[in-house]
Amino acid sequence: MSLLEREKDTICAIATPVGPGGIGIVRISGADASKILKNVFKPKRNITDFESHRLYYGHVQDPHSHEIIDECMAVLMRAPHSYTREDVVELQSHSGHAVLKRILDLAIAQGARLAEPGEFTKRAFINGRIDLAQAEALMDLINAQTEEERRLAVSTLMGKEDSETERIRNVLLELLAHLEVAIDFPDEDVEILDEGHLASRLENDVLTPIRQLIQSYEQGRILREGALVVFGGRPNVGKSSIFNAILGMGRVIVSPIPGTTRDIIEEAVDIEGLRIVLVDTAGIRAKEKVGEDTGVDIVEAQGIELSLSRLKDANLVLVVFDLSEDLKDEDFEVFSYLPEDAPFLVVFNKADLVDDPEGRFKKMEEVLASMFPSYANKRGSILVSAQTGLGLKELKKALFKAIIGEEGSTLKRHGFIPNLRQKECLERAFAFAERAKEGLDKGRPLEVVAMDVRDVLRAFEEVTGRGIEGDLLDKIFSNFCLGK
Ligand SMILES: Nc1nc2c(c(=O)[nH]1)N(C=O)[C@@H](CNc1ccc(C(=O)N[C@@H](CCC(=O)O)C(=O)O)cc1)CN2
Ligand SMILES: Nc1nc2c(ncn2[C@@H]2O[C@H](COP(=O)(O)OP(=O)(O)OP(=O)(O)O)[C@@H](O)[C@H]2O)c(=O)[nH]1
Ligand SMILES: [Mg+2]
Repeated sequence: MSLLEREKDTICAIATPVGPGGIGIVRISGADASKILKNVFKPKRNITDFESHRLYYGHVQDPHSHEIIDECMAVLMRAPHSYTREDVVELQSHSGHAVLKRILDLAIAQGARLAEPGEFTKRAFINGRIDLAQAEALMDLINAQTEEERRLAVSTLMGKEDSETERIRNVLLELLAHLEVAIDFPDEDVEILDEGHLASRLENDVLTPIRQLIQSYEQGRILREGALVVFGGRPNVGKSSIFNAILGMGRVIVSPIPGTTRDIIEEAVDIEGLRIVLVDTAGIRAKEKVGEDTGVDIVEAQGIELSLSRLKDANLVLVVFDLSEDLKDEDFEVFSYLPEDAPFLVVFNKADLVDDPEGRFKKMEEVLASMFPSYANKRGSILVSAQTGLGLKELKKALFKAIIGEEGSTLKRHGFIPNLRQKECLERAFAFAERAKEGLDKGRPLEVVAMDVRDVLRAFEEVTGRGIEGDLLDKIFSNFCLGK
């Protein structure tokens, strides 16, 4: 069967998650949807036809055996006012698997076929209700676990009309029009922008906003996938205790023996709506001390190696110090393993053991600032006690700030934040735009510049899926869940 024919099939799927629940929905989309509804659903009240967008009470019944499958609510949404822009039927039954499976089988017996993952949404795209970036945002929305992830996805989903991408695309079309007029009517007295103007529009209205979108990718990635926050510090300062305190449970073993944590332990937490993966590590001790003769065993040495490799991936390193003891060389060992500009946050723990914690805290900060010039202009450190819970709230706030930045959520500045696929399209568009601008600056023939601008447009349109090929579409939509 050809691809096009498959696109005309009426499709069906269970749209709700598997497992017992209150209500389950079988969704049907396509030209046969209303016929299937009439054949398998018997409304309680006598009606001549189903009105669009109206919920009916009745029973799902096998048209051949007349067996009643379940008590049900049903709705028909006529094209084009539906999710897919085709006729859509939803049968809402009790949500046992056996019930939903029987209803699905009835729809298939009536000529529908099982939808592929993401196929309803693919139709919404093909029929022009949403663009590709929105379809991808939908997938993110389904997978969103925290408030920030949800907000990021929903803002892309909703912002079709006045979106940043649409604005850039319009500029490109306008520039292209100017170029073509200049090429086709070189001698006529039509008002066109000169090369200098075209170049500055390319710089200000294409290159700059595309550059910003590419830069926002990294923050978007943190919002989507979560930030990796790795504990660092010498043994016994209370890394595992703070890890447990943030999680709100006794997840890892804590003991007064230095070198308690041997393995890497990761747990995800939701902090202020941001997904954060916390990584507890083995305390870092000077390498030369790790050897049989110092009693630091091979297991611990391996733990330290693992910790070091995780530290390099961190979006943020939480460096823990013990406020109740004087700073020692081992406290600073971790810094020698961090990349030059690695973001870190300093935490002074065990405040409960000290008489004047605030005073001592200030003094320790002074010491740090004098040792590390780069520390002096850091946002500051945090005073906590894993034991009493002092400063934990502030620590969580500081974590969020250190990862997302002072301005708060990225969403306040951008409506649209690219995912990896979109970022790669943007990078290609950017390279072509740079070439077009260079062409204008160097006075290359306008035909050549116009070709470059057309390349920009083509790369750029792949972000929203305007000029995208079939197999890539299949790949993108197959990441969806069944019934979506
Ligand atoms: N029962 C149910 N709930 C659901 C969905 C669904 O498909 N079914 N959705 C599925 O994701 C989401 C809502 N999204 C939707 C988006 C557009 C349309 C739709 O019919 N749009 C028409 C206009 C409808 C009208 O005019 O009344 C359109 O844009 O043409 C429906 C659902 C979440 N809740
Ligand atoms: N009084 C007090 N004791 C603490 C505090 N935090 C941790 N401790 C104690 O300090 C000791 C070491 O704590 P851990 O959390 O195991 O320290 P760690 O940094 O994970 O140590 P390693 O895994 O060996 O690197 C334990 O006896 C804890 O009970 C605190 O805030 N106050
Ligand atoms: Mg530990």
